[in-house]
Amino acid sequence: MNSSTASATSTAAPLARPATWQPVIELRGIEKVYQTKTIETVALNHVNLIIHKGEFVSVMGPSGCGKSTLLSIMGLLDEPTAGVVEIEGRAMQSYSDRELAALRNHKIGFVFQSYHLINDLSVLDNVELPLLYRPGVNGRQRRELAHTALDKVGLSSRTTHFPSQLSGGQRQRVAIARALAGRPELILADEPTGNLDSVMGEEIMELLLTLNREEGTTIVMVTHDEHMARRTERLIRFFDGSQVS
Ligand SMILES: Nc1ncnc2c1ncn2[C@@H]1O[C@H](COP(=O)(O)OP(=O)(O)OP(=O)(O)O)[C@@H](O)[C@H]1O
Repeated sequence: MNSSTASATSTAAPLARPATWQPVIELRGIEKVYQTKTIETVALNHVNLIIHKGEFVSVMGPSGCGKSTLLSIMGLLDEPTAGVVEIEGRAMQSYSDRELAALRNHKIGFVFQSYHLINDLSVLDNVELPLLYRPGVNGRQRRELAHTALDKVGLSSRTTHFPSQLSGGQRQRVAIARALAGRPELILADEPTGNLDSVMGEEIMELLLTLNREEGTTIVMVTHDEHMARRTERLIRFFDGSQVS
């Protein structure tokens, strides 16, 4: 399926969707305007988008078209200037800051182009880190979840290594394990292969495709790589803050 459920309308009404598809996150009429002293930038312009459970969606578009802004809003890291972000059937604006932090920690895993690993921590400790903020998860459970995630990305033999002792592709695998460890509903990946050569990039893409197909992980991936984007279930293109296809 290469079509998109998003439309370019500015209404904030719920979008039509197949009854069997469960939305993980829904954006309606999203606008994001950045205001500095001298300039106002419309980063997102009336974006309507539903991500369904189990989808693998890629987002493409030229530099500055709003892709990272879109991921920040989907990741509940930033608020839109206008429009509704709905998660678990409730508008983001109706959650308290504490509830939003809990949602981010439980429901969403982030993967970044530059890995964002902590160099002084071992691979295992890096993967465990987000679980430290999970109430009700004890040390033994943390370790188990981290080992399971590292197993999924094929890095069980590297638990005591430090990031500096790994290749770029292995570092990105650790970052993916860290995103997976808390069993999130949604993985948001911002150019996950952007710092890797084509062979390692291909390995990471294969891993993401496997996680999506075999584990049912829902993934939204920003990429500049047309070849990678075409391998995902749905490809969304942005231009100047609007979805164009
Ligand atoms: N904090 C900010 N303050 C002001 N303007 C911003 C801010 N963040 C982003 N912008 C502007 O919003 C627009 C969209 O930026 P964004 O980073 O979302 O684009 P992008 O598509 O991810 O770009 P790239 O592919 O280069 O990473 C750009 O014009 C950018 O300059």
